[in-house]
Amino acid sequence: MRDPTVQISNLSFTYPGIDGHPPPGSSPLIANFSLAVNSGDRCLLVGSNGAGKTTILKILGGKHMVDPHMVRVLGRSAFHDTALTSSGDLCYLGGEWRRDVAFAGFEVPLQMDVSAEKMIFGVLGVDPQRRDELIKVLGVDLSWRMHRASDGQRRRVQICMGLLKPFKVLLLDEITIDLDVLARADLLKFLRKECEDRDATIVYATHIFDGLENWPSHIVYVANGKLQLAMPMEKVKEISNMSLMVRNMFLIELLRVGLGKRETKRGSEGKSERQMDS
Ligand SMILES: Nc1ncnc2c1ncn2[C@@H]1O[C@H](COP(=O)(O)OP(=O)(O)OP(=O)(O)O)[C@@H](O)[C@H]1O
Repeated sequence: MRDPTVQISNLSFTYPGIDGHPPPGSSPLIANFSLAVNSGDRCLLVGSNGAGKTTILKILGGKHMVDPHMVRVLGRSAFHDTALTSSGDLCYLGGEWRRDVAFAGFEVPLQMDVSAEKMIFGVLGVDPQRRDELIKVLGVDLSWRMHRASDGQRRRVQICMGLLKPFKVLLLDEITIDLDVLARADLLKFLRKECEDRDATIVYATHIFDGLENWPSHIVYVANGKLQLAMPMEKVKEISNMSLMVRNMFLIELLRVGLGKRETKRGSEGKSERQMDS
């Protein structure tokens, strides 16, 4: 049996206060969280606003420091082993969309008049064939001038740049929000193929379930920083073992809970540790 590509073991996390330490007496935002994700998995991370999805993805992406034993990505600690992200093996795509900082990660200032071509071709060590495919999949027009591109056009360029190196683990934090329906569908198709062809792993946090009916291989539901459910889609189908309509209703209900229910701290007594068995 292969080792999981993403292994979270009994993770607890509290955001530090202004002195760099967790505020005294504060209870952890993420608590006793365990999860294993394997290569080839397309994992949909769902939960209501403030549930902890972004925090978890950022921890996985090495943006918050945690005990290296709590979180391993490809057997390594993303925070401590920066080569994991610089090599492109681990890719985090997310972040609030802000015109001025959107490309800060690539160290390309947007104040100047720069073209999509310059942005994309500025990423070095890239397979030209993959680059061409991504430009096509994302419908990027290389002549776009980034300082006057729309939010969706900028997102397309940002995603294109992020995916130029063939990732092994991709963390997507609702990155498709600015994309139109067709661009999103094409991107999801491409990402699915990446998992199937290259055994890559994707963890995708989203509130938009349109077009995702057959996309994920697993569903992970988080509430109040605790893992409530981690289940392969196959199992969801088995459990329902019903007509397609009833199964869809079951899924809708599952997702509705993930989306709409705003749990109180007191009401979040779900299981705290889960393993995604496939
Ligand atoms: N830098 C921070 N410092 C302190 N608390 C934070 C910080 N960032 C987020 N939080 C808190 O952590 C909790 C979880 O936030 P997080 O962004 O992980 O949720 P989420 O599930 O991604 O929500 P959404 O669906 O709204 O994006 C929230 O209560 C939020 O206020």
